[in-house]
Amino acid sequence: MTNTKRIVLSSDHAAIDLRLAVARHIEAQGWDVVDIGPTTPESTHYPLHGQAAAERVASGDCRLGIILCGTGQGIMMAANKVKGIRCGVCTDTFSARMIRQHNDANILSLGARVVGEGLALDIVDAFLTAEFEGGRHATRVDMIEG
Ligand SMILES: O=C(CO)[C@H](O)[C@H](O)COP(=O)(O)O
Repeated sequence: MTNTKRIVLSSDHAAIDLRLAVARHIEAQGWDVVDIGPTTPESTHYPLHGQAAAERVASGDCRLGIILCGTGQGIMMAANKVKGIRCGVCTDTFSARMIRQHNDANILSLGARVVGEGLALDIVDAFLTAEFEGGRHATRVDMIEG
């Protein structure tokens, strides 16, 4: 069974500092963080990192994920190509809560060139404390999965 507090983090070069800040923030809350990098600031390719994180979630190794790039958009697109992944980019806390409650999102994507650290950590908290509501929303999520 997946450790319910095990979460994967990844980013491209544009979001390393914010990824490390997210890791510190959620480790302090007791999350078991699997940070798959990268660790050096050289330019890299966000699809590789989005896919790698998505596979950790899809396989059941991690229950949730947080991925980051400059806008959060490209790495989100890559993650959503992996079967079973529902990933949304959030720039506000309402959306972060709703993608858990209504969409059962299993990965949150953040844009380090879009949101500052304070807002990003609030978005992370909203995502991690919300629960999927099921019911009519489960019917719709099933339709996404096909
Ligand atoms: O946001 C991103 C993808 O959606 C990337 O972080 C961004 O495209 C990287 O740009 P650059 O190579 O100019 O640092």
